[in-house]
Formats: sequence, C-alpha cells, structure tokens
Amino acid sequence: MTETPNPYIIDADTLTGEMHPIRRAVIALGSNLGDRLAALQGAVATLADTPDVWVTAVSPVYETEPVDAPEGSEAFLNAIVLADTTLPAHTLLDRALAIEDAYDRQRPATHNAPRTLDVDLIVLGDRLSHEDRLRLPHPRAAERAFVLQPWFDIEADAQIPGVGTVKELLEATDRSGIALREDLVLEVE
Ligand SMILES: Nc1ncnc2c1ncn2[C@@H]1O[C@H](COP(=O)(O)OP(=O)(O)OP(=O)(O)O)[C@@H](O)[C@H]1O
Ligand SMILES: Nc1nc2c(c(=O)[nH]1)N=C(CO)CN2
Repeated sequence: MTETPNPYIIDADTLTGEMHPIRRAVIALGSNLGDRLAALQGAVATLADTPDVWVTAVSPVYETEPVDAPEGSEAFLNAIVLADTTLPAHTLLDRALAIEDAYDRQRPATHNAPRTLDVDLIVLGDRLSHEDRLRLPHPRAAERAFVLQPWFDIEADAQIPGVGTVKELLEATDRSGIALREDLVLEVE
C-alpha cells in the first residue's frame, strides 16, 4: 500500500529553508525585433509558470518609439507585468535573463541594439540595489514613458521607492512617442 503524505507534517526543507517575504515585483517587457507580441506573450506565460511568482496584473500593450537607440531602430512593443513573489532579487533577475535567452536574445556590443525580448526588473518591494548586475529600482524607469504609462494604467497609485509617484513622474515625461495598441492584448492563463 502506498503511503498518503500527511499534510500536517512539515518537511525538513520547509523548516530549515530560508524564508522570504512576499514582495511586489514590477517587471517591464520590451521587444523591437521579430514577432514582438509573441515574445511579450511568451514572457508573461513563462513568468506566470515560474514557481513562487504569482502574476497579478498585465498592462495594455504600447507601441513606442525607440529611446536612446541606434539610428534606424524599429518601434518597440512595451508592457508591464505585476507579480507577487517570494523569490530573492537575484533569483528573479536570473529568471528574467533566462526568459530573454529563451527568446534568442543576442547581446551585441552595440548600446541598446534591437532585441527580441527585454525583461527588466523595475521595482521589487522596497529593495534597493546598487550593483552593476542588479540596480533597484531600475535607474532609468523614472524617465521612461514606455514604462510609466502601462504601469500607471494597471496601478494608478504606484510609487518608485525613494523616487516618487508614477503619476507625477508620468506627468513630467514626454508621452508623444507612445501609442496604445488596443488591438493587442496579453493573456494570463
Ligand atoms: N533592474 C534590472 N533589471 C534587469 N537587468 C538589470 C537590472 N539592473 C542591472 N541589470 C543588468 O543589466 C544587464 C542587462 O543589460 P541590457 O543590455 O539588457 O540592458 P537594457 O535592458 O538593454 O538597457 P536598460 O537597462 O537601459 O533597459 C543584465 O546583465 C543585468 O544583470
Ligand atoms: N521605446 C523603447 N525604447 C527603448 C527600450 C524599450 O523597451 N522601448 N528599451 C531600451 C533598453 O532597454 C532602450 N530604448
């Protein structure tokens, strides 16, 4: 006879493992190469499939003019994902980079070269980080309409810790280069 596990017995890993608080993660997605919508949709699905990550909201999709990108770059599709997670910051970053790699993201030497998929961590709770490998909050988010607008759409009272409210930051940003794509919708299973 097979033994039914007793749900009241806590296994050793749970007792000795490091516990992490639940924190809110704000994740920015961007693509300006190949099937842009498929890349964004794949990133949402993969994040939603990630253990200890619970996707709570996905923004509308915006078509956006390239900012600080090489001459002749194509327009981006951008969106924001909100998730609750118990993952430590570096584990979540590694997951984001692995999702980029899964979409064949090349890492050419050219600054801001076209990319099939970019997955950036914008904020993770109140976590601050000043390493090259992980900067939190994301240092360029506060001036990027392609991050602030979709984020504001799904969280009107959002804040960038230590920086300000997304509403005020957005009001101070040039929004002329972004356009809502109502015809493109990202699904969460
Ligand atoms: N908050 C963050 N989110 C994602 N990557 C980060 C973050 N902070 C630092 N990095 C590091 O940045 C590197 C990614 O650089 P990448 O060339 O993708 O920048 P980018 O996303 O193109 O530009 P930008 O950061 O201006 O959006 C990664 O190796 C990662 O370790
Ligand atoms: N419109 C737009 N411009 C960009 C973007 C992006 O996602 N959207 N990402 C960049 C580097 O990550 C640089 N420039």
